[in-house]
Amino acid sequence: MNEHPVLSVKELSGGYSLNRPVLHDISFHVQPGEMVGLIGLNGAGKSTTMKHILGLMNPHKGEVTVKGRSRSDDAEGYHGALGFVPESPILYEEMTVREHLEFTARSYGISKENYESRAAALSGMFRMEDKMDSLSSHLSKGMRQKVMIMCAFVARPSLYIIDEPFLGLDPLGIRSLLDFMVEIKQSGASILLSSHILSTIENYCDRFIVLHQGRIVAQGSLESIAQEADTPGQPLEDIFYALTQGGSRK
Ligand SMILES: Nc1ncnc2c1ncn2[C@@H]1O[C@H](COP(=O)(O)OP(=O)(O)OP(=O)(O)O)[C@@H](O)[C@H]1O
Repeated sequence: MNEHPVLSVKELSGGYSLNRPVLHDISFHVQPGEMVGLIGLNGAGKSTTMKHILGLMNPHKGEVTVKGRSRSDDAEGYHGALGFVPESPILYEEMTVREHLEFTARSYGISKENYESRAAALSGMFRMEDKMDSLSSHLSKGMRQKVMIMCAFVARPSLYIIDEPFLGLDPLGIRSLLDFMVEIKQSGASILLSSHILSTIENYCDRFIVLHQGRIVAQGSLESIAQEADTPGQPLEDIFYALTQGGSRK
C-alpha cells in the first residue's frame, strides 16, 4: 500500500513491568479510512496495546507513530490526532453531558459552529437530547457510555481508538454507533476497535488483528485470516476459535 498509515505500531514490546512483558514484538498499521478490529481473549493484551498507543504506557521496545510522528517528535500533534473511547466510562460526576462535550471540543480546538452542529447531530443520533443538561452522575450506565462516544466523535480526530464500546448500549445505540463509524470511515478517518462481539464487527471491519497471549497470531481481511486459519468461508467466530484454540471446530 502506498498511502501513509495513520497508525503504525512497529515491533512493540511492552507491559506493566520490565521483567514481565505483556506484548511481544507486535507490528501493525491502520490506513486512512480503515476500520480495523483488534480481537483476542480476555487478557490477550488489547487494552495494553491501546494504552501504549495513547501514550499512557512507555514501550519496552519498538515504536508507535500517528501520522508519521512519534510522541517524542510532537506530543501535541500526536495526541490531537487521537480520540479514545475507553471500555468503562470515565466522566466528571459534577459536569453535565453538554459540559463534557464543550470541554472536549475546546481541548481539541473545535470552532463554536462545528461544535454546535456536531453536538446537535450526536445528541439526536444517540437519543440524548433530553439528557444534555443532566449531570453525568444522574445517567444510566448505557447513557454514560454514550457520553464517552459522543465526546470522541465531537472532536473528529484522524484516528479513533475504541475499546469494547458496545457493552451497556441498547440495540438502537449499537446501530447508531455502527452507522456513525461507517460515516467516519467514509470521511477518511480511521478506527481501531476492540470487541468480543465478533458477529457484530465481522461485517464492519476492513481488517482484523488477532492477538493471543500478547502476540499477533494473524492479521488481514476476513478472507485472508480465514485462509491462515484453514477455515475458508467460515464466520469470524470460527476463524477466531481456530486461531486461538489451535484448530477448526469442524
Ligand atoms: N494494571 C495492570 N497491572 C499489571 N498487569 C496488568 C494490568 N492491566 C492488565 N494487566 C495484565 O496484562 C495482560 C493483558 O491485559 P489487557 O487488559 O491488555 O487484556 P485485554 O485483551 O484487554 O483483555 P479483556 O478482553 O479482558 O479486556 C493480562 O495478563 C493482565 O492481567
